[in-house]
Amino acid sequence: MLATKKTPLVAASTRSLSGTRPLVLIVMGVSGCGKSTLADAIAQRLGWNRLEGDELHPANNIAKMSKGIPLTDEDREPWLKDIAARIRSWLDKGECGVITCSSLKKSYRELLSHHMPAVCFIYLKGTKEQIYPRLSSRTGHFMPTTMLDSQFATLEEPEQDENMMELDVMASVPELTDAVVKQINDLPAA
Ligand SMILES: Nc1ncnc2c1ncn2[C@@H]1O[C@H](COP(=O)(O)OP(=O)(O)OP(=O)(O)O)[C@@H](O)[C@H]1O
Ligand SMILES: O=C(O)[C@H](O)[C@@H](O)[C@H](O)[C@H](O)CO
Repeated sequence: MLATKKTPLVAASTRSLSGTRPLVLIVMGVSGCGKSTLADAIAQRLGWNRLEGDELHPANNIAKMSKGIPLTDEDREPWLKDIAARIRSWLDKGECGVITCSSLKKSYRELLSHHMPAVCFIYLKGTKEQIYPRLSSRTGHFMPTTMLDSQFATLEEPEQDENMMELDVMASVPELTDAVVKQINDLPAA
């Protein structure tokens, strides 16, 4: 019997997108879930702008995380506001883009998107057991593996009332990219 290919798309609430352009995708999830890898692939496939959220952290945040100290809401606030400003700047110019940002809490996602249908979260969903090996085998990154527990403790998974696509972290990068691009291309014209 032929094996059926399992779609990595677990859930989607794209109704509110209704083909809107410009569109900004925020690839979210805990450290090491594969945000940067997937965001690169989507941006390359669609020819969209690409922004790496980690590059916008204030130096203090990087120093804290490097020492294994989880960020607080206060630490994340200026960082999220900076990302939100960049999203608005793209949208104001009519440009589409892909951003990586852990976006762990619902309040963070509200700060980033202001409930705008033009901002959609791509959530890479996986368990600690699935993600830990990726973090431990990665080299040259500031984030220690000991931070994974606090990342999961902080995570509030996106819900159906949010503008989001939920993907299985265990799928391959091409499968994940295909799933996102298909969802976007299938949207009815604005
Ligand atoms: N779909 C995938 N399948 C297998 N390995 C993957 C997949 N996506 C990413 N990886 C690997 O997992 C590791 C973590 O990926 P990546 O750096 O993209 O995660 P991240 O969520 O951006 O991490 P951080 O938030 O800490 O920067 C990398 O070594 C990457 O090559
Ligand atoms: O909200 C947070 O705690 C941080 O954003 C982290 O998630 C890191 O930026 C990132 O994932 C680097 O590993």
